[in-house]
Amino acid sequence: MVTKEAVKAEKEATEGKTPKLEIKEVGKVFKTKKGETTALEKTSFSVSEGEFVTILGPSGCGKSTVLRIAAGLEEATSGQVLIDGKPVSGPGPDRGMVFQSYTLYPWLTVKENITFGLKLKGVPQRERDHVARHYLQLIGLEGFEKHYPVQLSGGMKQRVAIARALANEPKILLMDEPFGALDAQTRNIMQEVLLKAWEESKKTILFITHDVEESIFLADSVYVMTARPGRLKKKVPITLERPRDFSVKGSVEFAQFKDELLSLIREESLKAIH
Ligand SMILES: Nc1ncnc2c1ncn2[C@@H]1O[C@H](COP(=O)(O)OP(=O)(O)OP(=O)(O)O)[C@@H](O)[C@H]1O
Repeated sequence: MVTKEAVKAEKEATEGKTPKLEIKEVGKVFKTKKGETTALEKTSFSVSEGEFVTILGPSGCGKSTVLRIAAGLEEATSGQVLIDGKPVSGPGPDRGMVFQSYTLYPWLTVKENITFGLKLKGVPQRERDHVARHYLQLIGLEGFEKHYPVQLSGGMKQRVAIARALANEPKILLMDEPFGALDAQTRNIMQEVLLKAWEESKKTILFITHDVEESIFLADSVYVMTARPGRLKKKVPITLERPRDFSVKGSVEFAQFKDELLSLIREESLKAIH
């Protein structure tokens, strides 16, 4: 059932000037041997240029599906994905993805992984070296350029994956639980690394997470999705000052956002179980 609350949240998240990314009335029905699953139904929201939006929602509500559709890796059954107001279909260099599982090429070094897309585009070696140096410094991996992925920790691999996505200069970065496989300590460090990279690059980011604290720490707005079929239940603007560092997690304001989001998620998760 589509609630009034969901319709209001979607309206709020699609208002204003032309968004960088718009998900417009997107539906997705998966057909399997066992029948059909409606993952998304008329799901709408948008992300403004340079905005960092995180998506939270109960398990199975369609978060990965909507992100994959935005990336062009999955085809929507209905509706549209618009970038700068223009409909797009299929993947494109305007969108970069970072997944939970490490997707580096094991046979390439760190530097070659970061500049792989640039090499495909025919960017000359000298320029590629320059770009690699810049991103290696940004992600704090100077000195590791000749290492192979197998020689890196999980956190280091994800830093390289982020650097590779940014080096291709996408307009939009789509991130699906990129820190989900990392231990809590590394995850905290990665959140700060990502914020630093975002503050420098000012990319538009759509980031899925299950972690409420992570969603608050990173975002300009947290979009909470309903139980499947996932729609936008509420847009929660995060008014914490930027730049942010870890001390903000101990603040009263942070705790208030956490309480609000936990109760929204709980409400939807209970619906998903019943
Ligand atoms: N390829 C597929 N074939 C069939 N059903 C699918 C497929 N991909 C996703 N689904 C179904 O669509 C629904 C939404 O899945 P999706 O992975 O997008 O949810 P999610 O919110 O990302 O879940 P989680 O939080 O558990 O990662 C689920 O019911 C899932 O089982």
